[in-house]
Amino acid sequence: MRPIDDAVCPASSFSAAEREAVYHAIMTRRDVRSQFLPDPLPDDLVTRLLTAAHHAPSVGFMQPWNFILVKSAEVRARVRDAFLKANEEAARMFDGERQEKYRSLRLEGIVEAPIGICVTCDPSRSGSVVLGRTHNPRMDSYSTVCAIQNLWLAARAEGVGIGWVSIFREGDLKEILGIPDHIEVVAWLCAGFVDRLYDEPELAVKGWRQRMPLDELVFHDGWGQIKT
Ligand SMILES: Cc1cc2c(cc1C)N(C[C@H](O)[C@H](O)[C@H](O)COP(=O)(O)O)c1[nH]c(=O)[nH]c(=O)c1N2
Repeated sequence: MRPIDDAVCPASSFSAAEREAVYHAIMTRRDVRSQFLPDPLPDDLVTRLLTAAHHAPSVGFMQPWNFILVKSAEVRARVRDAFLKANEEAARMFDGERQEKYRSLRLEGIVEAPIGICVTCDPSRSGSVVLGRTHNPRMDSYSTVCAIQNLWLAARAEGVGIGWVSIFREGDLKEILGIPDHIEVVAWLCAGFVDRLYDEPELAVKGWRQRMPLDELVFHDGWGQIKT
């Protein structure tokens, strides 16, 4: 192990342009369903995205993630079929006009995107007692989501769109991809180059739901206490 004092270095500051770039990626990141270009993603680019994901924080530094890269059109078609089945079940959970609206939405680009990335979480990655997970077993899934967000933002900076698809029966994805029982499926990400993006969430543009005002979500010194 390195001497601990050697490992602490100055916190490098960001230039104004670097700071702006970080916020630019955050503010213009989109969930992409229909804008994927068919061009394959170069392997070195995919490695950069996965490296960004792999530098995410994780509870107890357990790094519970795996990434299954799916280029096979045949496998993606099976995943799409699993989506279609679940999506029909999902549609029936909404009533009346809301169901009609739901059915009009595009909620995946599994076959159109040139690569799918299935992100999983292995709760057994660093034994059964994990620093930081001792009192909340969901912390490993949360860590995996941090990795996905890193990948999503890096992708935005690389001109790559990402679409998170979660409308599946987990067992279907496990069967298609041969994922063991004890592994949790966290996300199916559609990934591909994009040259056009919505300038606000597609669900907002299509009238499903709007962004909430931030000040309604911030409390002070206790639940429900808004600043006067
Ligand atoms: C955990 C999780 C799961 C899903 C999503 C996101 C997240 C975080 N989103 C994308 C979601 O609809 C989108 O993020 C919001 O509508 C906001 O839009 P932007 O991401 O800002 O473009 C998503 N979108 C979709 O079309 N099908 C889906 O199954 C899902 N599932």
